[in-house]
Amino acid sequence: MLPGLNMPATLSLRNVQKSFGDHKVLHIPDWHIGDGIYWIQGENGAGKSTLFRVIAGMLPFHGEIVLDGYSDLRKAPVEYRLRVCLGEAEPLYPAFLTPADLVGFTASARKSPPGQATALMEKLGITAYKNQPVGACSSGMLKKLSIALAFLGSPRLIILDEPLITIDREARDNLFDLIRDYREQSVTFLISSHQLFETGNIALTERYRLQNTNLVRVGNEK
Ligand SMILES: Nc1ncnc2c1ncn2[C@@H]1O[C@H](COP(=O)(O)OP(=O)(O)OP(=O)(O)O)[C@@H](O)[C@H]1O
Repeated sequence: MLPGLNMPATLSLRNVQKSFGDHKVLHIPDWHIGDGIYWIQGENGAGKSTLFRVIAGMLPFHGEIVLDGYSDLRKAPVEYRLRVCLGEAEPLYPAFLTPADLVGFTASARKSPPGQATALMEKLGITAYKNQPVGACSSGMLKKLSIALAFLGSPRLIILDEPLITIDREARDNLFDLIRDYREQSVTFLISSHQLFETGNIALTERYRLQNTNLVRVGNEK
């Protein structure tokens, strides 16, 4: 339960630890958030991408991660992953596939509602190059594709790792529209950005800083 609230946390991390060899990147004893938009800050190498990949179920870790008080990443990984989507900071896809291939595959795996994939490609300006192999796409084109993939299905939590890097102003405005639309359906967002995004008229719930392997609420730093 979230302190003071009679409902389970949207996301709970208990004693989450992640190391690469001897290098401990994460040690988060207890972190619980309700639904909202959370900005995760931290200097280069602090561990933001590692944290996001761990929460998205893409990296092995020690500890417990639970969504909505019942969906446990370790105990029911497939069910959990249907609800948690990650848009990677530097997406890499097989060069011979097209955006249409990747969107189609992901939409099917995530049981997307009819029309959602087409609408997302249109909204983010992907339709014009949807049949071009990703090996021939620019970094901004790939970034928009990774964002579209993160919004497919019926996620409860969308994690966007540096979503503003390389995308143009129109795509940025459309991304902010999408975030606002999904927030109306109580989707929670974890977003990292080295740039300010208050300009996008996004109502942030809280900011956290990843420092010394743990998450600290901004304003509470030691
Ligand atoms: N696959 C890996 N193998 C070994 N070390 C790794 C691996 N991935 C990340 N690291 C290390 O973990 C630490 C955290 O990296 P991470 O990419 O999570 O940081 P970040 O906060 O996202 O950084 P940035 O703001 O520069 O993107 C770094 O010291 C990095 O070198």
